[in-house]
Amino acid sequence: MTSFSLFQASPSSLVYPKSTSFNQNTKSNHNNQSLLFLKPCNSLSSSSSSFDRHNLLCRSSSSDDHGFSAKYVPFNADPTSTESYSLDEIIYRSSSGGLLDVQHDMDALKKFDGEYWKDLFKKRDNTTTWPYGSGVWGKKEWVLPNIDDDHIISTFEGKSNSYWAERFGKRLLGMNDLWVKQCGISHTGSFKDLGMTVLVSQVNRMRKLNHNIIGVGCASTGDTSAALSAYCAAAGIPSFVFLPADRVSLAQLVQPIANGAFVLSLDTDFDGCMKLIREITAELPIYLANSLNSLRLEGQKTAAIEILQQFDWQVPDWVIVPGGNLGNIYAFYKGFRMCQELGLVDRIPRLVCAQSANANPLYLHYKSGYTEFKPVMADTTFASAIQIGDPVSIDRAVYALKNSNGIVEEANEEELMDAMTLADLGGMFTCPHTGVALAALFKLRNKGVIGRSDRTVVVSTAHGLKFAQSKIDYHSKNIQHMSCRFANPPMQVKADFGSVMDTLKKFLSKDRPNMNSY
Ligand SMILES: Cc1ncc(COP(=O)(O)O)c(C=O)c1O
Ligand SMILES: N[C@@H](CCOP(=O)(O)O)C(=O)O
Repeated sequence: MTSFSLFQASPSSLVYPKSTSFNQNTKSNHNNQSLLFLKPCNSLSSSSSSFDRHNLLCRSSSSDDHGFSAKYVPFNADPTSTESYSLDEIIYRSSSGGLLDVQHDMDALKKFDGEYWKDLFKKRDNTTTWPYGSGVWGKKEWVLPNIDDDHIISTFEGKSNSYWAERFGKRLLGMNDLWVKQCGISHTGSFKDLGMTVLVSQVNRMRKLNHNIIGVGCASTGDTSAALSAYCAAAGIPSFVFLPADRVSLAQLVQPIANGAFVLSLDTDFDGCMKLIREITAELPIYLANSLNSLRLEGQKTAAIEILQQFDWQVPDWVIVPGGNLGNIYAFYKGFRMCQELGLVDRIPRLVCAQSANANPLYLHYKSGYTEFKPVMADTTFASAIQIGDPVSIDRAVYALKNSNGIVEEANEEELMDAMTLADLGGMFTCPHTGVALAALFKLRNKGVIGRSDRTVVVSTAHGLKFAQSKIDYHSKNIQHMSCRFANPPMQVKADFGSVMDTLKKFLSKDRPNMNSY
């Protein structure tokens, strides 16, 4: 981080006036109430037959009319527990110090059948009505049912493509049903936008309710900080970002700087930053934005719902997610399970959490049969955003894996960089974390765990452009102890016709290790 020094603004200069001009996807578009909520016909026990799909545009009502609600409860609590907290409270831990979870009133949601929800989500897919065109807020009743639309801070995030990796899958893995969910093709270039819209919207609401919140803070390996600072800047809320010095990419570092966050570059690793932000947020009225805060996962879970929607509600066999702080693997589990509970699908996929071998506490825990969890000191990895040794959501991850018949796999540096490069050579532009997930897929295919016709979704978590330096290093064969066997370095050629012709003829006459060979 030392090579990039910029003047840093003081926190007081970070509050911007709220934007007043909106495009067509705006909050001013309130007259079109049709997509707010759709009443079932006659009774609340709507069956698909009693639901008039032709009349979607004529009827509406609000979430509150239906008694939808959500609250914090202790994560995986004993069924007899009555402990719960309002989402308007500032609380990150249960009374016993455990994790929290957002619990929805499932009985209220169940008054509407699976077909009803499918229709509603589909109807909202292409709307410009604020905020329902967002992939997250299109599922508002399942996310934050009681927030005012006017309090929502959204970039119309979500709805990322599920890319059919046809050539990559067929040629390299013998698979014909391999998909990459492109969560990194997003406002700030990672899946964190999905959770951050929820968290920052709730903070916006709480500030309007006069809670004493002077800003929002996070520890980050580079993606949470980018999302937090962007959504806070959009809302006019100060953001505070703790980054491990020299451990995030330049592209990630510049994101919160550009968005006006107060950036602290700390001489420690992510786990050290996480410890500090927890201590600081306990002392100062700065709201904690890491996934320890279960609000974030409510947004992130919508990626799972989207996957099902994109397959016309056919359930994939496998979903592979790279894991670091381990909130996301649980968010996927939660999204899938909610779809099952509410009758949209009849089963959930098996989950795979993929870790870098240099930062693999969950993998070791899995290998030990989930006996006592031991944090590790995470080593440097090209998958720098998951260089995490003491994940805050370890309990959530174990729960998700146990309840989805899940697996944990790991990938070393060469495996993850080769996998990332091969995916790129097949037309993608993946980040190293997606490389970890793809390398896990290679291993599970080789072991015969994942079958050739299993429908498999690899979750791509960040945009490859954030990690361009790792690709440059690889293609320049500039990485110690790595053969970089799929490198495709540019040729230096004299700028005259003869030299260019000679070079091309030579290239065309030999077996060449470029993408067409793989
Ligand atoms: C690009 C990227 N991929 C994967 C992850 C892992 O997500 P989680 O921390 O929720 O396990 C992170 C952050 O940790 C990330 O930034
Ligand atoms: N990769 C993350 C690490 C922190 O994860 P979080 O989901 O708990 O915020 C990052 O980009 O900071």
